[in-house]
Amino acid sequence: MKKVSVECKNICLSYGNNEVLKNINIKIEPGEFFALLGPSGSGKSTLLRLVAGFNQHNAGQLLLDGHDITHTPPHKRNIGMVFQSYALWPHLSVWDNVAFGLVERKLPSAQIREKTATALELVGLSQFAKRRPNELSGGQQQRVALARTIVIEPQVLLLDEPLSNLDKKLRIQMRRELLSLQRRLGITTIFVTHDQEEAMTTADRMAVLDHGVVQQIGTPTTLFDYPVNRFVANFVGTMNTLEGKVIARDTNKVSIHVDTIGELHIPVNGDIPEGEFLAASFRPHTLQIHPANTRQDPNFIWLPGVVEASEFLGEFTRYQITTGNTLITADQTHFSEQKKLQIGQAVSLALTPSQIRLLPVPTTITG
Ligand SMILES: Nc1ncnc2c1ncn2[C@@H]1O[C@H](COP(=O)(O)OP(=O)(O)OP(=O)(O)O)[C@@H](O)[C@H]1O
Repeated sequence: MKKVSVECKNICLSYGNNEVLKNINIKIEPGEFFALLGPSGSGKSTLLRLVAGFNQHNAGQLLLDGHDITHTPPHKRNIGMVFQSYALWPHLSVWDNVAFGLVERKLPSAQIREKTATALELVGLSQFAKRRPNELSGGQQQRVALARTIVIEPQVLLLDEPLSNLDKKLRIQMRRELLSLQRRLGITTIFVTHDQEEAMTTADRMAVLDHGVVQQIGTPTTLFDYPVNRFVANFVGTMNTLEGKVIARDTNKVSIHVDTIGELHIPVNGDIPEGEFLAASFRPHTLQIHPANTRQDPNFIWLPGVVEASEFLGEFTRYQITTGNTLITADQTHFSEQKKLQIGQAVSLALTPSQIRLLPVPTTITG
């Protein structure tokens, strides 16, 4: 099976006055596992359904393998979609559910038998062929839905929150199975989810959407380590921010004045004008928490803090710490009981300058 690309070029879609997709530009490479990530209502499902042909865009082009399929009806697109609800036929056996698409396409019965058996084997359900969907667990039903889609050998697989009906443990198991199946088939896959962990653990690359606008496209590590704005930063994890004004800059560093804290000197590559307001941003795991009287290593940026709250999360403890007039989050692993920080305790926070990102301070949009 030839691996194909899927490309959205300047795609816009509105429902009445509601602009749901705004100038979407995404190129999904052949064989890629691509996630569309975003909060509820951001337009993920609308975009997926548009690729399937169930929604029509008002402007732009949709290309499959370089060919414009904007006007190709869904059944001629050779694209398979797995829905959140699975949409299995309750009165048909697992075998008949999976064979359904092949029967509809009037394939010779020997081929139907062979392809159905192969698809069931791929998802590990051969021994359940005679059962009805209501005699299966949620995870097994999900596998039937997958088998039913891949049996028709689509060039593109679309998955709309396929794991959201499963409990957490099963969801983790199923996402591993899904990824391994996708790798074996090498099929270009677009996966919609609002769960950042699901997207980060499965996707080769992903796009983060907000209000119908693509905020950033990249690998999970790029989005985590180099988010372009606070929305992306907070959607793929937790980000601390200290807002300040650029008061000086030289070739490879800027000085930012943060109210109630003072000056921070941060390494940068790009061009940042003096006078600009920026948010010095850093992830909770990049901070080190030390006793208040620690000798300060000049390779770090030091901030004084007071512990406000702590949460024990098993693998680490998450502290809320006030520095200046800002509450920040710091994670500490492997803390023994004696070393556990007390509420109200004064601490020194060590920040690694290279792990600080400078992000735009959002402007208030009116009207
Ligand atoms: N058929 C429709 N008619 C009118 N508005 C619609 C229709 N379908 C979706 N919308 C609107 O389009 C926007 C995007 O919806 P969409 O279902 O694509 O979001 P989503 O990111 O998939 O959200 P969720 O995670 O909740 O499924 C929402 O504001 C929704 O109300």
